[in-house]
This record gives sequence, structure tokens and C-alpha cells, in this order.
Amino acid sequence: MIVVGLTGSIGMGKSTAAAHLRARGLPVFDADAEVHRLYAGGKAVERIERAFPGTTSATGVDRGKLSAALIAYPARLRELEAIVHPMVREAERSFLRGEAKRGAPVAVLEIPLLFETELNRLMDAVIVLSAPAEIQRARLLERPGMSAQKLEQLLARQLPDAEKRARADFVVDTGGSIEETRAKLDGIVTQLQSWSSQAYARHWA
Ligand SMILES: CC(C)(COP(=O)(O)OP(=O)(O)OC[C@H]1O[C@@H](n2cnc3c(N)ncnc32)[C@H](O)[C@@H]1O)[C@@H](O)C(=O)NCCC(=O)NCCS
Ligand SMILES: Nc1ncnc2c1ncn2[C@@H]1O[C@H](COP(=O)(O)OP(=O)(O)OP(=O)(O)O)[C@@H](O)[C@H]1O
Repeated sequence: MIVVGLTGSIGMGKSTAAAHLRARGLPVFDADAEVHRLYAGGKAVERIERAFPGTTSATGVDRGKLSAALIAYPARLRELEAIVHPMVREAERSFLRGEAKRGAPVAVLEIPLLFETELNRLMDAVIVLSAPAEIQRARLLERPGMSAQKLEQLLARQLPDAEKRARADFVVDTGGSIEETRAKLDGIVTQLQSWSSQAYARHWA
């Protein structure tokens, strides 16, 4: 099985690309969605309440309150990551085990912080979604609750787009139409599926 990392900076089109890969029949694990599940209840919520008192309730982690706590003490993001990331990694491993057992030729992990967490090293291939900075900015400023200041803060916490692109196996430009992005992804999927069957032939034929 070929394990593919799908990443890109905020607003570059990860979710849009992941939805297309799913529609093409590829299994895709969404790390961000896993964080949302973990925050809805259970062990992560208990540990976050202990580390950041008052940021959770009976319905789970209040992301607004947790965000506010981190704006007050940005250095504490590392503590939060130390709680959350190992749980996400465990869920990813379990997803990959399931897909390998099923005989999936290709499995995709959509991880916004793929390079920042150095998980790119464990991938057989990395796809980076990327658009020109002014297009990214314009798209994000359309989102409710986004301001120029918040955007600068978010971008400052992520590895720059140019560095992500330089470290990718495949760069998909999302600055054009969604149809163009989909066609580019289709070409990559065909290539990955052929790698997978070649790898299978090498190992088992
Ligand atoms: C700080 C939190 C509560 C803010 O939640 P909120 O719903 O307001 O924002 P959201 O999660 O959509 O993130 C907004 C942007 O910040 C980026 N971001 C989130 N966490 C991090 C981080 N640890 N380091 C750098 N960028 C981050 C996201 O990729 C996104 O581009 C939340 O992001 C969080 O709990 N982060 C820690 C867990 C984590 O690392 N998640 C990243 C995905 S695995
Ligand atoms: N060619 C394109 N490819 C992908 N997205 C595009 C394209 N053209 C326009 N868009 C728009 O850009 C936005 C990208 O948002 P999307 O949620 O996919 O990005 P993301 O990287 O998942 O964001 P986040 O980091 O916040 O999770 C969407 O509104 C999408 O419709």
C-alpha cells in the first residue's frame, strides 16, 4: 500500500482536494476531523481541562475558549499539541492498518501540519496544495470571523508555502479553476496507483 500525505497551508484547498480523492474511491483520513472528534468527549477533553482549566464543558472542548487561552499564552500551544497529536497519530495508524488489511492500493492522510510534525518522512509521497499568496489571502478574508491580523498570526505559525512546495513530491496549483485542480489530482492518482501495482509486483510476483 502506498501512503500519501496531503497537505498545504490554510485555505489552499486541502478539503476540496480530499473530497475529490474520496469521490475517486480513495480512502482519506482527515487529521483535523479527528481533532474535532477527540474534542467532543473522552480522554482528550479530560486532559485538556486539566492543562487549560475552564476551556471545556459537558459537550467537550470549547474551541473559542481554548483559542483565547492560547492567544494569552502562545507558548502553551506545544503543551496542547503534546496531548492531542499522539492521539491523532494513533487514529491514523489504526486507519492505515484497516486499509492495509482491506488491500487498498493507496491510502491518503490529510494532515495540515504534515511538515511541521515531520510526518512527511513516513509518507511514500507528499501532495502539496498551493495557490498564489494573494489568492489564498482573498479566499480566507471571505471566511466569517477572519481578519487581516488573525490571518497574519495563522500564517506565522505555519511553514511557508514556498518551503512546502520545495519539499513536495507533487504540487497541485489551486489558483485556477476547481476542474483544473481535479484533473491534476486525477493524473497523480493514476501515477500513484501504477506505483502501487509495480511495488506489489516487485514484492509478491
Ligand atoms: C487552537 C485551536 C483550539 C483553534 O481552533 P479553531 O477552530 O479556532 O481553528 P482551527 O483548528 O480551524 O485552526 C485554524 C488554523 O490554525 C492552524 N493550526 C491549528 N493548530 C495548529 C498548530 N498546532 N500549529 C500551527 N497551526 C495550527 C490550522 O491548520 C488552521 O489553518 C485548534 O486549532 C487546536 O486545538 N489546535 C491544536 C491541535 C492541532 O495541532 N490541530 C491541527 C490539526 S492536526
Ligand atoms: N482550484 C481550486 N482548488 C481548490 N479550492 C479552490 C479552487 N478554486 C477555488 N477554491 C476555493 O478555495 C477554498 C479552499 O478551501 P478549502 O477548505 O478546500 O481549503 P483548506 O486548505 O482545506 O483550508 P483549511 O486550512 O482552512 O482547512 C474553497 O472555498 C474552494 O471552493
